[in-house]
Amino acid sequence: MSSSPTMLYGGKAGKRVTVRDISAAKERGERWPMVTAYDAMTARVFDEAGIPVMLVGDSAAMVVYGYDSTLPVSVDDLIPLTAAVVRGSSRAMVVADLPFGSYQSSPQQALESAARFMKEAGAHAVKLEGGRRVLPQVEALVSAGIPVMGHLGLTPQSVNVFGGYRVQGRGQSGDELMADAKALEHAGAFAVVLECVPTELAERVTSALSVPTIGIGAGPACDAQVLVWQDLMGLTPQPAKFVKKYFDLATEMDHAVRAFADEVVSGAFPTPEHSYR
Ligand SMILES: Nc1nc(=O)c2c([nH]1)NC[C@@H]1CN(c3ccc(C(=O)N[C@@H](CCC(=O)O)C(=O)O)cc3)CN21
Ligand SMILES: CC(C)C(=O)C(=O)O
Ligand SMILES: [Mg+2]
Repeated sequence: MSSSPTMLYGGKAGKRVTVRDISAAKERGERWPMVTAYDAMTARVFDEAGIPVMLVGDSAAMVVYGYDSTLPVSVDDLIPLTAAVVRGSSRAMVVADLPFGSYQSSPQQALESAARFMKEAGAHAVKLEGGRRVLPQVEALVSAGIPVMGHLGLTPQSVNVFGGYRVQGRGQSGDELMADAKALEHAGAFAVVLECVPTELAERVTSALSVPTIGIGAGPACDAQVLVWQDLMGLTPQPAKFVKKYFDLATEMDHAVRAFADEVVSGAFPTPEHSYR
């Protein structure tokens, strides 16, 4: 289906998407896309394409900073990226991912970190990982007027507990995930990311919640889908099974930079067309 001005995806420009627009989309049964963004120029492209929500993910640790997990990045690392995404967009809601160690110790710590993303970067909402174990944090943020996105299933900040990036919520643990999802909704979360969970569980959670589920490796029943932009564009060398590659950016960039390099070496670039007199 193509977008229309009433839809969350592709809706009217100039005015930022709000949490009310997102809950209205769930009531209409409308699916919508979310992508990550980490800089102003990519944010502008996605904003102009009508992407309603952009996530400045702590996946920046891996795709921007080159670490092999999300654990090393700090609030100080992510604030400049978040500010750039806000400056590069005019319609999308910009969600800041709270990094490992910036919210776990107390509701006070969560509020201090979230407030920095709102005040210093202009973020419109924050995301944090976990269910019942972070409920006091979710409640403190919601009480302070900060929209909170939850994240359940494969929560990458717990990779060392999981022993790798593995599907979560199979068998008995599916009931635990359902309880976490309901607890997040009850605490006031406006949406919940479900990462790497079985299709059937995501379907049950999506039906049980009145706030949208955002799937990544969680099957087709979710209200929304999110991908890391470098994954969907084909820049990531070994993407997960849940990634669909919509472009081959690595190959296209390889060809372009080799063409530039060859023309520099041969003297074919620059010509008078790209020179001054
Ligand atoms: N570029 C990128 N994309 C992501 O989606 C992403 C990040 N980075 N960094 C943070 C986390 C890590 N993520 C990952 C990373 C690997 C798998 C993965 O390889 N999963 C296995 C599933 C194994 C199983 O069956 O349990 C796979 O083969 O897809 C999943 C999620 C998702 N997030
Ligand atoms: C993949 C999404 C959900 C995320 O948390 C991130 O990019 O950090
Ligand atoms: Mg994340």
